[in-house]
Amino acid sequence: MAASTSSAAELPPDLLPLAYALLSASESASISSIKTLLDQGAPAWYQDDALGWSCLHYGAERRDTQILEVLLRGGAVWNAVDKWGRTAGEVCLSFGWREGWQIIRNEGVRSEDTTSAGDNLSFLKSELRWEIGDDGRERVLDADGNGVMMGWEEPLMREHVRLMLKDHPNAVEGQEGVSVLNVGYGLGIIDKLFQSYTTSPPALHTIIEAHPLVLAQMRKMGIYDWPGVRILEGRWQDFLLDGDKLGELLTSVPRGGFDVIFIDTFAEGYEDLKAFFDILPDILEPEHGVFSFWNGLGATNPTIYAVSSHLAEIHLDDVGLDVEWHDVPIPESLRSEVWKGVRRRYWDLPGYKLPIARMMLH
Ligand SMILES: C[S@@+](CC[C@H](N)C(=O)[O-])C[C@H]1O[C@@H](n2cnc3c(N)ncnc32)[C@H](O)[C@@H]1O
Repeated sequence: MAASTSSAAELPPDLLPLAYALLSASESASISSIKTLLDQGAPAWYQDDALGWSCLHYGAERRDTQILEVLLRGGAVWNAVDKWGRTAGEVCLSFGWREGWQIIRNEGVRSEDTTSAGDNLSFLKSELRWEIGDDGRERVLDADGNGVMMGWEEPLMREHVRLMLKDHPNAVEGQEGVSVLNVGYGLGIIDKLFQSYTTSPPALHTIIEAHPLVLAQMRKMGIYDWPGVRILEGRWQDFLLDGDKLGELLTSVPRGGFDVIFIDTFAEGYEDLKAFFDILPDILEPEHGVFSFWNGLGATNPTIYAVSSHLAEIHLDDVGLDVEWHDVPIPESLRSEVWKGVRRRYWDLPGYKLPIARMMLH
C-alpha cells in the first residue's frame, strides 16, 4: 500500500534542478516560493537520493498546515516512504504534531490510494511450504518466501474469536451454537478456535478456501470430517458474488444469514475487502450477526494503517455496519523474532486494531 520511492532515474534531467529547488524550498523557504516552483512544474512526487525524502517530508518538519496543504494540492504523494519506510505522517508524529498528521491521513482517505496487496490468481497457483519458524511456531510461506500465515498471529485470532462470540446469544452454553462463515483457512488457527470455543461449538461452520495445496492439507488433517463443517472449495468471489450460488448457500443457513463472519485471505488488496463489505448485508444475520476481518493491510507503517482502518470504517458504515475498534498490543518479542527466513515483513507496528462490526439497529 505504500508508494514506492521515486528517484532521479525516473525524472527527465531538465526537471532535476526544479525538483531540488522544491525540496529545498519545502525545507526552509516561504509558501509563495513553494507555490511559484509548483506553478513552474516542479515535480512534487520526487524523493531525494540521500534520505528518500519528498517535499512533503521536508514540509512536515516545518509544522505549518498551509505548507502541507499547498504541497498536497501540488501533487505531493501522501504515502511516499523514505529509506526507513516512514511517510511524512510519521515525521509529523515524531514532533507530536497531530494536526499535520491528520491532514496527511485525510488526504489518504480522500484519494483512497490503497493499492492491491498482490495478484490473487497467481498466488492461488503458486507452490506453498509448511514449516516451523525460528520462533518455534508453524507457518506457511509462498513460492517467494512471503508469509501466507504465521503462528505468531494466534493470540490475535484468539481475540477475534473471543470478541465475536462473547455476547452472541447462540454461543451461550445450552444454546444451539452459532453459524460461522470463515473465508481463508491458512493454518486453520481461527477454525480450530471456533471449534474449541468453551461454551458451545458452532452448529454450522462453513469454510471457503481456494488454494489447492491448502485444501489438500485440510483433507489430510481430517478437517472435512469435523462435525457441522462444510468446506467450499474455490474463491469467495465464486460463491458470494454469484447470485445463484449465494442463494443456494443461504438456504441451509438458519435465520437468513450467518451469525459470525470472518475473512482473512492472502494476496488481495483493499478493493477486494471492500467488495466483501458490499455483500455483508445479504449474508450477515441482521439482529445479532457479528463481522470481523484480519486488519492487516498497510501494517508496515502507522499512517497508512490508520488510513486503511479509517477507510474500512467509512465503507462499513456505507453498507449499514457500525464498527468498534479494539486495540490489541503486540509484544516486541513477537514482532522481532518471527521474521527470520521470511522475505518481506508484513507487520511492523506495536499494536493491532481489531474490528468488530454489527448491522446498525434500525
Ligand atoms: C492468511 S491465511 C488465513 C489464516 C487463517 N485466518 C488462520 O487462522 O490460520 C489466508 C488463506 O486465504 C486463502 N485465500 C486467498 N485468497 C482467497 C480467495 N480469494 N478466496 C478464498 N480463499 C482465499 C489462502 O489460500 C490462505 O489459505
